[in-house]
Amino acid sequence: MKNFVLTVSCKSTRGIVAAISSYLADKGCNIIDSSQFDDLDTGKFFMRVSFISEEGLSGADIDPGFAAVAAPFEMDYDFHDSEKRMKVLLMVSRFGHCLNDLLYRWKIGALPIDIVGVVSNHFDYQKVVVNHDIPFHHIPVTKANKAQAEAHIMEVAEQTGTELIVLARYMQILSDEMCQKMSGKIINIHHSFLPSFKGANPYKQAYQRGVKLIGATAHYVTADLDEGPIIEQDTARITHAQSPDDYVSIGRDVESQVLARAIHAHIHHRTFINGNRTVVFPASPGSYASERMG
Ligand SMILES: Nc1nc2c(c(=O)[nH]1)N[C@@H](CN(C=O)c1ccc(C(=O)N[C@@H](CCC(=O)O)C(=O)O)cc1)CN2
Repeated sequence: MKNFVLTVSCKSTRGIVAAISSYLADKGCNIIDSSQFDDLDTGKFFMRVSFISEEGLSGADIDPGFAAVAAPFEMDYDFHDSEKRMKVLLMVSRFGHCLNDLLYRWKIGALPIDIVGVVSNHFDYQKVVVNHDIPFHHIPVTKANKAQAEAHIMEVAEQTGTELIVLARYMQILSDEMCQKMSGKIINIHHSFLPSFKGANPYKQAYQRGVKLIGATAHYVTADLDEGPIIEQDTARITHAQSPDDYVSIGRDVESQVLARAIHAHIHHRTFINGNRTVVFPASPGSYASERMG
């Protein structure tokens, strides 16, 4: 039986859950997991429903009739086939720990995505990418060629049908145009516990501040540098005796875990951008299972 996910957002009002659950039941679908959130500050409602069709219906059978349910509530909604892998373009500069971690998770099936390519402004990771039979695109960036380089990146994204771009320690600021065009479809890992220490060299900033915790933040990318809606964060303890280089070493695992959790949430349609915040629903049972143990 096929598994689908329905994502809904709309103005909060009475009867939404009843309308959705009745429609799915009438279509012979069984709800196996459901999450909802009512933002009392904004009056917005968010819902994620995971369901199976007990009559073997396809998305094409289920989706069209829902329009009549959605219209009175002015719902923004999407039906997602849980088996369909999201096309993801990874981007990296000189620090490859997040890239390597993502490649490993993808290889053992823990991150069920279709990696359509890796873009880098350096050659450091060309071999490891090619060894995974993934296309590698070297797109060097200078102050003089930023616009052309970004046009090349967007060309790769369009030609591959990219649905999500992941900045896995890609250290170039993206243009407002690209952020707008790919709004909600670019995730960055920032190596600090935002909003502390935005921009370049956050570990150096943290050292100079004398912090006792360092952290990592995965967020959607917007034109406002490192201010996009936060998806996932975590921290690690450090001491007075450690240096910024120690922070880099300690931070690697935190950054990799935080980014992987954020991508897992996004590809399973558990994230909803809510102004400058992100609603992140819990994982459905079984969604962390690896297709094969590495
Ligand atoms: N439009 C956005 N672009 C990027 C964001 C973002 O939130 N909005 N996040 C950054 C990632 N980042 C920190 O996590 C970051 C990367 C790079 C820089 C920076 O100053 N880069 C310089 C060039 C540095 C170099 O060549 O080594 C620059 O682009 O001029 C700051 C923060 C990714 N992009």
